[in-house]
Amino acid sequence: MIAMENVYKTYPNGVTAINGIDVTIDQGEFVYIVGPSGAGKSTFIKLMFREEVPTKGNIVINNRNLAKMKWKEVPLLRRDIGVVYQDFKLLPKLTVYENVAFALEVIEETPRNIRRRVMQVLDQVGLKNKARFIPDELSGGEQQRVAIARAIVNHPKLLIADEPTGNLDPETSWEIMRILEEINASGTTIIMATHSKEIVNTIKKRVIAIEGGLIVRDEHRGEYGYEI
Ligand SMILES: Nc1ncnc2c1ncn2[C@@H]1O[C@H](COP(=O)(O)OP(=O)(O)OP(=O)(O)O)[C@@H](O)[C@H]1O
Repeated sequence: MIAMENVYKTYPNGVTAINGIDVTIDQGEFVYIVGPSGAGKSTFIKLMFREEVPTKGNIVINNRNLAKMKWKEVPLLRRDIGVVYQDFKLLPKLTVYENVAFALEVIEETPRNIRRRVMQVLDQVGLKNKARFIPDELSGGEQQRVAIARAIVNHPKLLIADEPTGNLDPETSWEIMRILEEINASGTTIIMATHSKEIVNTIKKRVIAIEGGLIVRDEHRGEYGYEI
């Protein structure tokens, strides 16, 4: 469960990106975060994996209060959270296999378990036959599938996606959505910031709209609600 209570975020330059947010998200939900450019969506998302620290308020994720967390506790929090970005952020010199295995190597899994689990997630995203490729040899959609495999390899309870289809063509975007829906069906909470009206209005989920750092709409099976 995720609970935000009276959360504010003001950046060092004085810009207040989050302006008093209260929200709860239950385990297993699929939530779209929508809103105009500069509304605070990325900041909202970054607060959830302690990429940013709130200026005020509490953020409790799986019984840990992120507002009070020490820096040395952050790696443990992040083991439970997978993150996927618009620009994939794969390590360019490592193979697909190595990019995904990396997350398990840092938590000192046995080589046998690493191999089994990496091949399992690559199979899940349909890329078992490209394990030895490097990111440059893959299409955008394939790179995003590697990034998703990397994000879920640790069995996180929460998967955060910041515009995961932003760099992809429509057909590839639907493929990515099918994979995210499958991951959600196995119990993982998904929080996805998006500018895709098509996706939000077709694959109906909870929609939280943010404007000016505030939640202005929160609907189950909601609509995108903006023209672009
Ligand atoms: N690191 C930062 N330092 C200072 N200001 C920032 C920083 N990151 C974001 N902002 C500002 O905070 C506000 C919210 O930005 P944010 O990136 O959260 O919006 P967004 O809704 O994700 O926008 P977009 O849809 O364009 O990605 C904007 O005014 C932005 O300029």
